[in-house]
Amino acid sequence: MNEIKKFAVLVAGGKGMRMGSALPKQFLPLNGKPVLAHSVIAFINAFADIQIIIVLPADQLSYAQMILSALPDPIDAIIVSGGETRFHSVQNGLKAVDGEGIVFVHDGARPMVTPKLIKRCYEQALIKGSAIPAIPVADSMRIIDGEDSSPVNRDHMRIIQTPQTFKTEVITPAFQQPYSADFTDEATVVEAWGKEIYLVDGEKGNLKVTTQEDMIIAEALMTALAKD
Ligand SMILES: Nc1ccn([C@@H]2O[C@H](COP(=O)(O)OP(=O)(O)OP(=O)(O)O)[C@@H](O)[C@H]2O)c(=O)n1
Ligand SMILES: C[C@](O)(CO)[C@H](O)COP(=O)(O)O
Repeated sequence: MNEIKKFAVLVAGGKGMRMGSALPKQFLPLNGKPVLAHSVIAFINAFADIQIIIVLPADQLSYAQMILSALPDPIDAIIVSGGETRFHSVQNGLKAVDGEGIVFVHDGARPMVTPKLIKRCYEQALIKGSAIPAIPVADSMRIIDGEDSSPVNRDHMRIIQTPQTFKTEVITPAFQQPYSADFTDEATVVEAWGKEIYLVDGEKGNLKVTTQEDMIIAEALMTALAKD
């Protein structure tokens, strides 16, 4: 029997300014369901016993009902208010983590996450303490310095995704640090706390919906994958 507790902190407390829609992107319909509902379903499909913690904008907590009613079955989710930045939203979500186990922190704006990736992150985090999904870079890269630019070796670069996955003993103390503008994700917070982080293979399809163009790509990908 697997008794390790699992917690998914789905951060959806942002305003979605780059999407430019009146309704924040995490609530927009994507293939018939709100963007955020797709992630919740992926985590439940990965682990039936997972505790879902949903972080929403403080003034939009009532939208939780919209998300929960889009799920195939009722679940006992914990709903938490977001903060000023993604870091503060994660911090609020972590306060709802009750006990020791494995914590996934996932962007509510990454609806294409798969149970396969979630399980891969889980298995590695159990062994190494963390699993940060990363994918290789397919394009040439240059570093910009004012008007100048110079090439960088893309073999040394990775694109970082979520769910960033940790043992509670690794992530909980790290998020008690004061906020720094250098914290772009959980990996940077844990490293600033002095702990090593470990990458794991991500998935190219696990895109972050940031602009309207991303919504079109996500919709097309989901439709194509559903046909297979
Ligand atoms: N204060 C914040 C800011 C962001 N997020 C969440 O963090 C994820 C990644 O952030 P991003 O894509 O930048 O979302 P927004 O901040 O909403 O977008 P924008 O920067 O365009 O306003 C999203 O699921 C977003 O809802 C959050 O929970 N709390
Ligand atoms: C956490 C993240 O998705 C990893 O790529 C990314 O850093 C979020 O960036 P954003 O500017 O807050 O969307």
